Amino acid sequence: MARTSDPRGRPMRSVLYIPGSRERALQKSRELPADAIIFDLEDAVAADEKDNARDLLARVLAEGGFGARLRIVRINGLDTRWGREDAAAFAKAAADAVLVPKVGSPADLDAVAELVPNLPLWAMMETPQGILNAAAIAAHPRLEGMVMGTNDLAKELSARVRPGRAELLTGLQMCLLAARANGLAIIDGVFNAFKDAEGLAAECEQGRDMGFDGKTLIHPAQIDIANNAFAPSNAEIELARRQIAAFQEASSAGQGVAVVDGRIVENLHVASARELLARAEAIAAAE
Ligand SMILES: CC(C)(COP(=O)(O)OP(=O)(O)OC[C@H]1O[C@@H](n2cnc3c(N)ncnc32)[C@H](O)[C@@H]1OP(=O)(O)O)[C@@H](O)C(=O)NCCC(=O)NCCSC(=O)C[C@H](O)C(=O)O
Ligand SMILES: [Mg+2]
Repeated sequence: MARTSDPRGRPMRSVLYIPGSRERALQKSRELPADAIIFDLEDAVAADEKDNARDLLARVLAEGGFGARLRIVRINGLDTRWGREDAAAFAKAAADAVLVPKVGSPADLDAVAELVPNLPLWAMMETPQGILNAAAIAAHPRLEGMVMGTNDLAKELSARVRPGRAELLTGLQMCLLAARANGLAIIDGVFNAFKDAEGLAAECEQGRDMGFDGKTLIHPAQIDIANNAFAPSNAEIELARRQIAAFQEASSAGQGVAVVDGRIVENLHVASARELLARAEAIAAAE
């Protein structure tokens, strides 16, 4: 059963990238039903637009109006000519977190943490070195979340990604283990074919089964699909309620195990059931 909230209890089913250079998309994003937005200054912005995008994004964030959506700014790497200026510009911005691209080791986070002293950091997990160092990166004291960069990872691996993503599963699992061991949120990578609703739904289902909190998205048409896939279904909610009731009844009778639909229900299943109901409530409250 996947968690669908960040460590602060907010749903994180749908996390939409918006290029920081696209003013109309930025302005309209206040009305989109995404749980979180990644305002991108990195790969979605062309080199000659970087400075304008930084100014535009700072203005849009200052205007506010994003409600409960988590506002995450993806800066350029500090090894580029824009990274330091990005970090300085958003260190005190009306944002909830700064997302650091291509994190290879905790030292990459230390460098940004120094420039951005007051905001939580998130890490893009998208290089072989980063994946191999996932446990150390996840333990960084300023880190609150990880985002899988499956496009860059596939590129770095020289992988040909096919439905089912067998080529990427080891990397995805290593980051999931690292994030869960450290209580971080973790969001799955993007699905590039933004007009293929069926393909996206299948990949969301896979990510949810694996344990991701949600999916990063590149187009508004993908939001409802991710919101639906990463929310507990009515059947799951109903089962969770029956499990809790059955276990309470068994406990009152002095038994440590109940049986629901032919399956055992123990303390740990009740804990999962309670967590699922809490997530469903958090989603209902956010909507
Ligand atoms: C993919 C796109 C280039 C498609 O854009 P477009 O052709 O404009 O699409 P539509 O005409 O269908 O758009 C319809 C309306 O929706 C708005 N729109 C489009 N995309 C977004 C968006 N991402 N956020 C908000 N709003 C959006 C359009 O403005 C239209 O509105 P209107 O004008 O009122 O009709 C485009 O979707 C796009 O640029 N997507 C984001 C691409 C991106 O961010 N890429 C970088 C992140 S992926 C990545 O790098 C992950 C990681 O690092 C890795 O390595 O894997
Ligand atoms: Mg990338």
